[in-house]
Amino acid sequence: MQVVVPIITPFTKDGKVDINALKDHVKRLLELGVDVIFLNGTTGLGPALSKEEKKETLKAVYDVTHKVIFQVGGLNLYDVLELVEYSKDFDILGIASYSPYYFQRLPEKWLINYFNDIVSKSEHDFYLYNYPAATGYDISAKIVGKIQGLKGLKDTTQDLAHTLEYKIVNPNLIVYNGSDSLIYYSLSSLDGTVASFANHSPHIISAMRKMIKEGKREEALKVQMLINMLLDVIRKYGQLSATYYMVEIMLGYKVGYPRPPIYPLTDDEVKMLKSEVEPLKRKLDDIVSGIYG
Ligand SMILES: O=C(O)C(=O)C[C@@H](O)[C@H](O)COP(=O)(O)O
Repeated sequence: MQVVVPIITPFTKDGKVDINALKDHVKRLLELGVDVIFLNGTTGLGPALSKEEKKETLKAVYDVTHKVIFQVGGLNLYDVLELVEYSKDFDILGIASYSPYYFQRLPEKWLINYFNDIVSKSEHDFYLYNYPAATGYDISAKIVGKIQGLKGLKDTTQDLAHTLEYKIVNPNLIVYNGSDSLIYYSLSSLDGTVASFANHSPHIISAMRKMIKEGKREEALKVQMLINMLLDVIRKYGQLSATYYMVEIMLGYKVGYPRPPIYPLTDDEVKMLKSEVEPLKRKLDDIVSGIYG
C-alpha cells in the first residue's frame, strides 16, 4: 500500500528551480506518510524541464532521501541516455520513462525499442510511466512484456480494469495507478497509488490507508469522495498550477511557483480556490482527526 508522490517542481518567480523549496517539501511529505518520491513526472512538469534541471532535481532530492524513482523520458534519446548514465551515481529505487509523445502513429516496435534502449543502459530497475491521454500511446498489458526486465509501472487512467490487467499478465510487476480519483482502489487492490494529491494531502491519504488497513471501508470511501469533489474544484483552475497553491492551503507553507506555460494563478484565482476548498478541507480534517483520535 505505497504512497508515491509525483512531486511538484518548485520554481522561483523568474523560472529557476527552487532547490531549497524542493528539499523542504520532500522532507515534509516524508514526515506526513509519503513513501516514494516520483521525480520529474507530469505534476513535476517533467516534459518542460531541461536535461540539466532534471539532474539538479535528482541531486537535491537525493540529499534528503534515496527513495526516488527518477523519470528520465524525453524526445531526444541521447539526452535520455545521458540522464540514465548520470543516475548511475545515485543509489535510488529506479528510473522511469513515459512514451515518446507529440509524434503520433509511431510503430509499436519504435516505442518498445525506445524503452529497451533505456533499460539496456540502466543499472537501476526500470518503471514504465503509461499515460495514454498525455502521450497518445497505450503501452498496455498486452505489449508491456516486450520491455526487457520491467520492474513495475505507473498507469495513469481512470480505467482500473486496464491497470489490473498488468497484474493479471505479470503478478510480479509493481503496479501503481496514477489517478487521484482512484486512490482508494489503488491502495486496496494494487501496490499503491501515485497521487498528485500527495503533494498537498499526504496526511489525508495516509489516514485513508490506515482506514483501509483497519477495515473501515466506508470512512475510507467517504475520504475518496471528498477527494473527488476537491479534484473537480482544482481542475477548474488548472490542476498543474493549482497544486502549488493547494500545498499552502492544506499544509500551510509556500512551495514556490509553477513555470509557464503552466502559469501561476492570479491573486483572485487563489482567493476563489481557497474559498471553494475550505469547506471540503474542514470535512476532511474532521474525518482525519477522528481516525487518529
Ligand atoms: O504527475 C504524475 O506524474 C502522476 O503520476 C499523476 C498524473 O498522472 C496526473 O495527476 C493524473 O491526472 P488525471 O487523473 O489524468 O487527471
